[in-house]
Amino acid sequence: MNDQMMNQPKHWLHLLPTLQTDSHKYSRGYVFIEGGYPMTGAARLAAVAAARVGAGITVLAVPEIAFQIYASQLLSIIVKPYANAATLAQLVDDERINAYLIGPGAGISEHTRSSTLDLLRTGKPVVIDADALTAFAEQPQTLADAVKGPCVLTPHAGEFAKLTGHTIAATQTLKIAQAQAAARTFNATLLLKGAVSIIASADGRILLNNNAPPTLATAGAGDVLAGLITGLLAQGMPAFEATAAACWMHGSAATLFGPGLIAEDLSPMLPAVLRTLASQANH
Ligand SMILES: NC(=O)C1=CN([C@@H]2O[C@H](COP(=O)(O)OP(=O)(O)OC[C@H]3O[C@@H](n4cnc5c(N)ncnc54)[C@H](OP(=O)(O)O)[C@@H]3O)[C@@H](O)[C@H]2O)[C@@H](O)CC1
Ligand SMILES: Nc1ncnc2c1ncn2[C@@H]1O[C@H](COP(=O)(O)OP(=O)(O)O)[C@@H](O)[C@H]1O
Repeated sequence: MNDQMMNQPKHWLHLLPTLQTDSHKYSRGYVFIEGGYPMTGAARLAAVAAARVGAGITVLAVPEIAFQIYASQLLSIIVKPYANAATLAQLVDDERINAYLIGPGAGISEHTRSSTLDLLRTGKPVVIDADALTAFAEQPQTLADAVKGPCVLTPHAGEFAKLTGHTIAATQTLKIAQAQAAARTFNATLLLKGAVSIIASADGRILLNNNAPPTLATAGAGDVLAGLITGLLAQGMPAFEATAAACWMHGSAATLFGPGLIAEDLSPMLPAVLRTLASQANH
């Protein structure tokens, strides 16, 4: 594979968020994540990752029934319960929010579908992951028609097949073509996750991420990655570069941790990853 296509810091280092001396939490980036029930771990993993990668404020909106579960194990993440679609809409409609994430642990349902469409209607950056992708398996065009602003879709091979109706091809060249076609169809950045992940933009750009160790094949690793992408989007990075940077940080964090990795271990490795990137940026 062409070396130029390999995801490396040179592709996005200059776009990483930088702190200003007068930064405040809202100016650093406000992430809004919809959490589901009963699978509550996934959105929590994503929220912590978004905060660790530098978002100044991360809010998790959760069904009232799940509030105590979420809130009892999160300190810096703000958990907001909602009772119904109207109260959720009020939480979504906060002009200070910079990027949204939906899908981890969301459940495949009409609620997930309509919530995803509501987020896309804002025109702000939206990351659509996991169940929020599968929820559109029977109606991908509805999703494609709804994309207005920057959008990142993050399927693994199974989710990609369900959403597009195409089983993943056997060769890397064909997989790249599939990812490129899907990015165009949905007018979004498409991250096809795997041992080598493919990052495709709607305008045809491609990067391949090959720094991920197989220890990442563990439940929740994708949820962390979705949180990283959202955190970088909230800080103003463009969708393609935010996705590439997040993939690289994710792989790097896993490599740094080494054997025995579970998804919770990734975010605590981020400060070291970010420190290394900051020193590269200063040279
Ligand atoms: N702690 C928590 O709360 C966690 C909650 N989580 C939440 O769980 C929900 C469901 O997530 P999910 O990933 O299990 O997806 P799902 O739609 O059931 O599809 C899986 C099927 O697809 C296929 N498949 C093919 N290729 C594949 C591949 N490369 N990687 C994976 N699968 C591949 C394979 O089928 P097969 O090919 O074997 O027939 C497989 O059976 C979602 O909300 C997520 O956020 C998790 O994140 C974990 C931590
Ligand atoms: N064999 C592997 N080698 C390297 N990275 C992998 C491997 N398997 C999975 N990954 C990475 O781990 C993450 C798994 O995400 P995903 O399948 O969405 O899991 P989950 O839904 O449990 O969070 C992706 O970033 C993927 O690229």
